[in-house]
Amino acid sequence: MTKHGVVLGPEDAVVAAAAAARHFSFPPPRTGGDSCRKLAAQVDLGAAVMVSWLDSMKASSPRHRLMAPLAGAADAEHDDWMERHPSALDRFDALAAAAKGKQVAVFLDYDGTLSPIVEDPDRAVMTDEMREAVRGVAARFPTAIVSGRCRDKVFGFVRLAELYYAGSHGMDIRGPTADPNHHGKEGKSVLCQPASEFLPVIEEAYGALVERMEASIPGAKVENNKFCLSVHFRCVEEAAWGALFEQVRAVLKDYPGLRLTQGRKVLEVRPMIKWDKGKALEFLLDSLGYAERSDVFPIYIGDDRTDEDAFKVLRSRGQGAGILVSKFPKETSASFSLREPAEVRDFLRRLVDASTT
Ligand SMILES: O=P(O)(O)OC[C@H]1O[C@H](O[C@H]2O[C@H](CO)[C@@H](O)[C@H](O)[C@H]2O)[C@H](O)[C@@H](O)[C@@H]1O
Repeated sequence: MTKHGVVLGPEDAVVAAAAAARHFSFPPPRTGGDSCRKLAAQVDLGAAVMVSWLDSMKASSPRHRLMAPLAGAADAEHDDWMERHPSALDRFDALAAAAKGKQVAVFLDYDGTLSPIVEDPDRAVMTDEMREAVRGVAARFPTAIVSGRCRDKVFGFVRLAELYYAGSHGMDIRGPTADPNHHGKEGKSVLCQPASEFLPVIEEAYGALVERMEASIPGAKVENNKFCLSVHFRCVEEAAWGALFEQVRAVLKDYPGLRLTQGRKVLEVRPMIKWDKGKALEFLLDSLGYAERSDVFPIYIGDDRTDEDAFKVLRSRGQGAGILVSKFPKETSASFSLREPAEVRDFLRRLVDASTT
């Protein structure tokens, strides 16, 4: 490898991996027309959309373990999945061999990857040991945090100025503000904000969501991530998830430029633009001057559906390694897996060791 020159809980077990793989988008396509038949069809479509979303909200974060008679089948499913997505720690030597002589670049999701999943999003801190591991990696390879969070907030958790940060699901990218290797990157400003025209609309929708939801849905929390919003339902009774979805849907009717996607016990409100973590990864590779190079080995580690866009980019480039953080089988485009943030930390440490030996 070359030097660079420049709590997941059992409720998250993917009992219904197929359902979790579905990707919904709201609002649904307009069907139009004014006849009773068409109207009825629209009502049915609305109900179907609601049921699909609720299924998806439950499937992506099931609270119940498999019943005993199904446990054997679950083991077999897990073994089969691990064969297709082996542990990046177990296969570390093979990975290092594939990266040898290539320019490594490291891309890290934050929640569920560098920090364990916790109930309160404001308390999702990372350990000092993890910070040291990331610091070590960043001293050797270009390293970026790619998060759904607001860039400033995720920087507040990570606190390493030598990294690239892509906040708001990659819609807010900034280069390092300090470089311990003194490679002249100091003071780099914002590199890319493809959704800046949506800022006023996002602000307005944030106000509307806070007003409608936090007043009527106990436990709901709306987080302003600058270019996108998160509506958390981790602390909402499951019986109220339908009402929560309806409230979000009612607000979004007034904002046709916004769409809805889903993460881990969270509904994500985002601008309707073709930009995601995959595009952010491509943008960063381009900014680093690696876009056309075949001797580049990008490593992307993430735990969420939104990270799948980045895994797909690596697959289509036929480069590097996508690593999914999950204890349970999930439909994924990643090639490897790690079980939890502690294993991510160990993997990062091994990357550092391999680059110094
Ligand atoms: O792309 P990421 O860095 O993984 O950010 C995705 C969302 O992560 C956060 O929510 C998730 O983690 C919380 C803290 O552990 C947890 O309470 C929540 O249920 C999870 O969905 C963050 O709060 C969101 O804004 C991010 O979009």
